[in-house]
Amino acid sequence: MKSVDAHLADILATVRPLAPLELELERALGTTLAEEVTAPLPLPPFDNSAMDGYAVRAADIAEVPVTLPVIDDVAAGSDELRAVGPGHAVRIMTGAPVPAGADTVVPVEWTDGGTASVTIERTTGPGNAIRRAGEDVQAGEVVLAPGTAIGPAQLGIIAGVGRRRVWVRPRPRVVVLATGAELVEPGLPLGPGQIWDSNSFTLTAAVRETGAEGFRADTVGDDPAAFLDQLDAQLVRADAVITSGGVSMGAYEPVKEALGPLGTVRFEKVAMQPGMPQGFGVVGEDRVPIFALPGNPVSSYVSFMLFVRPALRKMCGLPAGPPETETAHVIGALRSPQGRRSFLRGTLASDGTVSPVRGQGSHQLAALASANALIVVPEDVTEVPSGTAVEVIRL
Ligand SMILES: Nc1nc2c(c(=O)[nH]1)N[C@H]1C(S)=C(S)[C@@H](COP(=O)(O)OP(=O)(O)OC[C@H]3O[C@@H](n4cnc5c(N)ncnc54)[C@H](O)[C@@H]3O)O[C@H]1N2
Ligand code: MOO
Repeated sequence: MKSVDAHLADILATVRPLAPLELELERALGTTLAEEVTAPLPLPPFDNSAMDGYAVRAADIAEVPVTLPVIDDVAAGSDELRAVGPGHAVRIMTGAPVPAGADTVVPVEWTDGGTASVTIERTTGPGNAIRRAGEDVQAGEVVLAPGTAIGPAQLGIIAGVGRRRVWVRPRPRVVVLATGAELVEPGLPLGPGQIWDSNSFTLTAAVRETGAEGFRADTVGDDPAAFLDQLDAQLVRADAVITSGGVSMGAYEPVKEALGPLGTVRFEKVAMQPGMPQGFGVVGEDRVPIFALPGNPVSSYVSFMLFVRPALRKMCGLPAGPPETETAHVIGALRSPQGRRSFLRGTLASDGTVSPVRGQGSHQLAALASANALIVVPEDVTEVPSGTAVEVIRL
């Protein structure tokens, strides 16, 4: 059987970061920066007040209380500024440019708040409550490097240096296609032998949580031709495709039957539990990566976390590798098949312990929903006594 690490390595060697494109800032959230963003001007662009108060000369307020005439009023955005001469005060608002001559700002709380003249009750030295030009960023300085994930604060600095559009790697568009003749849309009644489709919801949500765009396609039954038709229809909007089901050893395995003969998708057994049957390859003229995940609900989600998530991160232009693990102490004994890496569902507590949930079958959706971590048991370990240090992956 192929190792988990070898399967991930093959996937990461195949998928490529998406080509950059230029987007309006409003559409750039969740993308990855594909250029260096620099500041054309210093930020702040000019010395400005950090508080509502009075701009004065520090020398004039060395002795307090002192009363000074207020010769001007400057709001943020003011451009006609009167210089502050000796013995003068200018009423100033937060963000307003500090007028020439003034070297300090007295907060309004330290004064009587006067408008014609002001009595200052507390003194301060030069430079109080003044935000200096360039103290955030100098002109020409790089504010964001390529490869940065663009969140709200990153959008803020891009806008803050005056940019309206930015070059990014877009969020991959990922189509999720569940297969199985037994599947019924949730909300509709079940007939005999049927179950509600849950995988396409889990996988589409997992795609979105990874930062890609998830599209849930209509499910298809067990007919390989119908599967290929649906795949063909979906490929126009896909940077990647995830299927669930139809990859094991049964008589009706539409995904394997349809994709196997193409020669560009390999179906293999990976030494893991759950998630042993895996298909991966490329389809269509554009060689779109396709992940053919097993149908058991826990298997498909675990496969997503181990293989698809790193691949989507690489397509986003982000660092990609195996899921991060942390160490915890297991409460209760664990068992694992020889030669396969197990990913048991567990609840990780804040005290650094992890307990396996009840119900470790790969069909046990409710048990999965009660877990917040996967407990990793290496291939060569079959029994883990209670109290042992184990690696866990947070879900
Ligand atoms: N003879 C063998 N049988 C099986 C093997 C094997 O090696 N030899 N492998 C088992 C393992 S491990 C897994 S995992 C499954 C994988 O099966 P498929 O990928 O072909 O998936 P299906 O047969 O279509 O479904 C499996 C299971 O999951 C349920 N399912 C499928 N799709 C959904 C969905 N969208 N939402 C909810 N549940 C879904 C389906 O009803 C089945 O119960 O094969 C084992 N068998
Ligand atoms: O390996 Mo299957 O994925 O156990 O359920």
